[in-house]
Amino acid sequence: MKPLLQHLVEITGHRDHARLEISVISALHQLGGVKEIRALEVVSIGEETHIRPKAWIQDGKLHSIEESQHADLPRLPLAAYPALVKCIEQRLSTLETQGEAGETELWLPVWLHEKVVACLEIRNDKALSQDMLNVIHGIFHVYRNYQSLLDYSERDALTGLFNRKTFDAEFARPGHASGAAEADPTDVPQHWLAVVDIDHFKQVNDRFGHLYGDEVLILMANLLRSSFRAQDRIFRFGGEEFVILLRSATLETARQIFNRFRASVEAHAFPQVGRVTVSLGFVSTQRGTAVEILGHADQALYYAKEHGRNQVCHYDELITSGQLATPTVAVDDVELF
Ligand SMILES: Nc1nc2c(ncn2[C@@H]2O[C@H](COP(=O)(O)OP(=O)(O)OP(=O)(O)O)[C@@H](O)[C@H]2O)c(=O)[nH]1
Repeated sequence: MKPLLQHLVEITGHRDHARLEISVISALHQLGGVKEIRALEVVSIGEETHIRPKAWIQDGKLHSIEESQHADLPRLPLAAYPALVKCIEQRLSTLETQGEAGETELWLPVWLHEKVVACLEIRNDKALSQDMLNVIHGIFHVYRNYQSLLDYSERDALTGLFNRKTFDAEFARPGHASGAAEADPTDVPQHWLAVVDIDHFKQVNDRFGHLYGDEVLILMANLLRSSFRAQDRIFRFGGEEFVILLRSATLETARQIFNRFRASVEAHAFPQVGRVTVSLGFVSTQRGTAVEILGHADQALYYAKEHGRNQVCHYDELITSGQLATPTVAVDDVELF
């Protein structure tokens, strides 16, 4: 059995959440001596909250879900976890309950920015001794503190969206933009990258001041969060530019989703500022390097800007119709990652 310190070194040595959770449940299983343990993710989209398992230990075996598979996993509504509902309603940091078969259940919700973002569920045949509880709570606190540090480094302070550093780490990761063989772009679900830019944002700052400009950015982030699914990823790229990675959609669905977002921004009444619009360029992530994909989405965005703004443009369509010339920018000239 590994000593406690070695477990702590492992837990705090990870830079991604999936491996962090695996280390934590392995440590709890070994040091706490519990029978079964699960790391659950709490996903909120708009008013709905769902629960998805990310990693678990059952019958001594570790199981984990890679992020890519994770999107396709069935998720249960929060109501299927009454103990977790109780934790959220009563703002509890821990709850011990009895399972249907009389086993002890321990629920450890992870609170971040006033919301529960994850939960550890621990089951044991016998009641947990005080020694076991001390070890479990100690490791859980290290996990919670470390997770909030990780979260802080991954997100943009103003909007809470993922930051550009996280985008670079995830999107430039081998296998994400694979340069795979061409797929039929019309009816095969694939992943899409969109770059969104607020139209005439400088005027918002100039007319209403930076504080109102910041509020528009925060409200825009909320509209983005409520317009996309949990498996999609949204980043603030800097200034008034955002990047969306839309997973597994056909061209027509992607276009509809992006247009629905554009329309919801147009329809939103921003306090004091009033009407704000966005332009969006998008492209499949199926072909090309990460730099090329981002460059193509950017070109489509700038086409949208130059041709009236408040619109969604698809890079391949602009190329096929001759509205956009095939890019001549040398990849070496673009410093993106
Ligand atoms: N309030 C606020 N403004 C920001 C922030 N980051 C960048 N900006 C401002 O965003 C504005 C971007 O302006 P431009 O790049 O000229 O573009 P634009 O006015 O949106 O015009 P188009 O993109 O051509 O439609 C600049 O005035 C920046 O100062 C921020 O965090 N908060």
